[in-house]
This record gives sequence, C-alpha cells and structure tokens, in this order.
Amino acid sequence: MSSATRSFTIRVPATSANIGPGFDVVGLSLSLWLTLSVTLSSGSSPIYVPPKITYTGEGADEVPLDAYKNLTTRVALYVLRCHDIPSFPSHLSIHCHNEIPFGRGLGSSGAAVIAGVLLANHVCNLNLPIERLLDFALMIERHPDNVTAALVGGFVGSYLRELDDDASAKASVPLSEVLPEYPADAGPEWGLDPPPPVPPHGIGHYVRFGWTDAVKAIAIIPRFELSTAKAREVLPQAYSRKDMVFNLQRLAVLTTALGQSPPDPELIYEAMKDRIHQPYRKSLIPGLPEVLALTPSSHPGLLGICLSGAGPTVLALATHNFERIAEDAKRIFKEANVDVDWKLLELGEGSKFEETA
Ligand SMILES: Nc1ncnc2c1ncn2[C@@H]1O[C@H](COP(=O)(O)OP(=O)(O)O)[C@@H](O)[C@H]1O
Ligand SMILES: N[C@@H](CCOP(=O)(O)O)C(=O)O
Repeated sequence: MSSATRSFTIRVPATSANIGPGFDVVGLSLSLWLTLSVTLSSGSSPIYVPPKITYTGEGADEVPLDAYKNLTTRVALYVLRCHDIPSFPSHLSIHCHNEIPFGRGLGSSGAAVIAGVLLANHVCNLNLPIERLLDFALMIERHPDNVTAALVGGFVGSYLRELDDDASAKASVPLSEVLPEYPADAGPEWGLDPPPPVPPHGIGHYVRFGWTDAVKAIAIIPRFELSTAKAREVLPQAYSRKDMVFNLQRLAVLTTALGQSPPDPELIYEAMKDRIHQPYRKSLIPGLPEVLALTPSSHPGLLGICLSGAGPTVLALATHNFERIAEDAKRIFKEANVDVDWKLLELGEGSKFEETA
C-alpha cells in the first residue's frame, strides 16, 4: 500500500480589539503569531489513527492536547461536521507554536478559533471563501472585532448583519451546541446526532482602514490573566445617549486619523478615549486609570493609549520614544502591585497558509 504526506503551515496573528471607542467594532492585527505546522499522512494503514497534537510556547502548560478538548481542533471539527465530515482524517499531526499570551486581551482565543476554521478548510480542501470562514468563526466568537482582524489582517472595522428570524435563531444557538463538551471516551462518531448548527451565510462584514507605517504598538502586558467572559460581565446592558455619542464621535475620527501621515497626536489621543467599556473594567485591572493618564505632552511620541481588547493589556500607539513610554507604564503598574512585560509590535498581516510539502 502506498503512503503520501502533505504538510502545511497556518499562521494567525494576535489582535488588539476596541482601540478605545470601537468596542466590538474595530480591531488590528499585531506581529505575534499562533503557528500550526500540520502533517497529513495517508494510505499506509487501514486502522484509524486519531490526531496527534503537540504544543509549545504561550499556554503550553494548560492547553489540552486531546483533539476533542483543544479549542482549535474542536472548532475544526465543528466546521468539518457542518460539511458532513464526521472526523479528522487519519494520521493527522498538528504542532502548535503560540506567541500570544492567554487571557491578556491580545486575541489568543480569536486566533485559536481562526486557526481551527483554517485547519478544517485546508485539511479537507473545503475551499471556503473568506466570508464563509468568518461565518464559522462568528458562530464561536460572537463579537467580530478580533476574529475579523485575525483573519484578514490590518486595522479593520466590522459589523454583524441584521439577520432574519430564522437565521438569527441559527446564529444564536448556545456555544455548548456549537462546540459540545466531548466526554473523555468520545469516539469519532460522538455528537453527530443532532447535527451541528450550520451558520447562516454572510453574518459578518468588514472594511480595512488606512494605517500609517510610522505608528507602532506598544503592548504593556500584565502578568495576570483576565478572561474575556469575566471582563464582559462587568459591562452594563444599556448606555446613556451622551456616552454613545462620545464614543461614536471619536470612533469616526480615529478610523481615518490613524491612516494620516504624519499622525496627529492631539487628534488621536482624544479619539482613543472611551466611555463604553474601559470605565467599567477599571475595577478588574489595578493601575489602569493611572496608566491611561499618560499623555503626548508628558510622553512625546505617544499618540493614544487604551485597553487592548478586554484587557488587562494596555495598548499605547506611538511613533517614537517607545522605551520611555513602556517603562513609565511599567513603573505605574508596579506602584499598583502589577508586574508587566512589554513588547513593541507592528501592525501585522492577516492569517497565512503555506503548503510546505
Ligand atoms: N492556541 C490556543 N489553543 C487552545 N486554546 C487556546 C489557545 N489560545 C487561547 N485559548 C483558550 O482561550 C482562552 C483565553 O481566551 P480569552 O479569555 O478570550 O482571552 P484572550 O483575550 O487571550 O482571547 C485560554 O484560556 C484558552 O482556554
Ligand atoms: N470587544 C471585545 C474584545 C475582546 O478581545 P480579547 O482579546 O480580550 O478577547 C471586548 O472588549 O470584550
């Protein structure tokens, strides 16, 4: 019996969502990566061999290596099952190398979800267009900001289409039905009845904004995790008109201002302020108000400063003076007993697929 091997890599960037006023709307991709190196052998044995996962980098001590428990492979399995493919092909090996820290507001779960959607697409040659890949990702991450930026790259704005009643019901099934908890002894056929909820078409829509290369991102990353779910629980259900208008005005300006050359610190600093999520998340992140109080006049080169995603990472956009901005933010966090690491990052590309053999 002959055997053939196919190998490919999938690279998905970290993201920073919200950028101040764009809660659940804007995101940008950053130069930190989740990389999957995938090998698929076939034909040498008739016995089904389940997927083998190995993992290095961020999260290596906590991530499950069972394909029915790991977020990336569970997402891939969901996509396969929506295409009437009950399980992974035999003899699949996946090595994940992850540079994106967990639970810090840098889109680790969004990257894992996009990696899973792309894994299914390429392992079984589904040839799904970008829009359909996004539909699957949005059945899992219900806000579009991270997953869209992780998939297409750049500085991106997105919205969820208003769905008709039928599509809306399909798109709002509980996550437990999209990604069921597999029991320890689950075989490849487990969970096929009832079949998984197939996403409606065209859930998410996006546009890429301009971005000036002079703008770099300093990620100031506290050494503690804050789950996105917990950081969403503290948000109110309703907002005043005044606060909504405050954010809308700034968001409209910000999406163009970050593409202008040279970038205008006065315009951008004010445009990165927010009243929809940051004020409510302060209680979860000691030192946050003090760090957000750095300004372009106290720190030349700084353009604006905000919470990255749901936090606790702070994102400072700047053109120069990176070390001073970062070290001062680190010192301020330290005064609140929070240790941080910082990284100077670039606006990243979107997800990449490369056939290696
Ligand atoms: N590469 C990965 N592989 C498997 N699971 C992951 C991966 N990245 C993130 N996760 C899961 O997502 C969780 C973090 O998600 P979340 O709370 O949304 O924070 P973040 O802001 O990092 O996206 C992790 O605790 C882990 O369970
Ligand atoms: N808009 C979301 C973004 C969450 O991003 P993450 O990187 O923290 O997962 C929110 O603010 O809740």
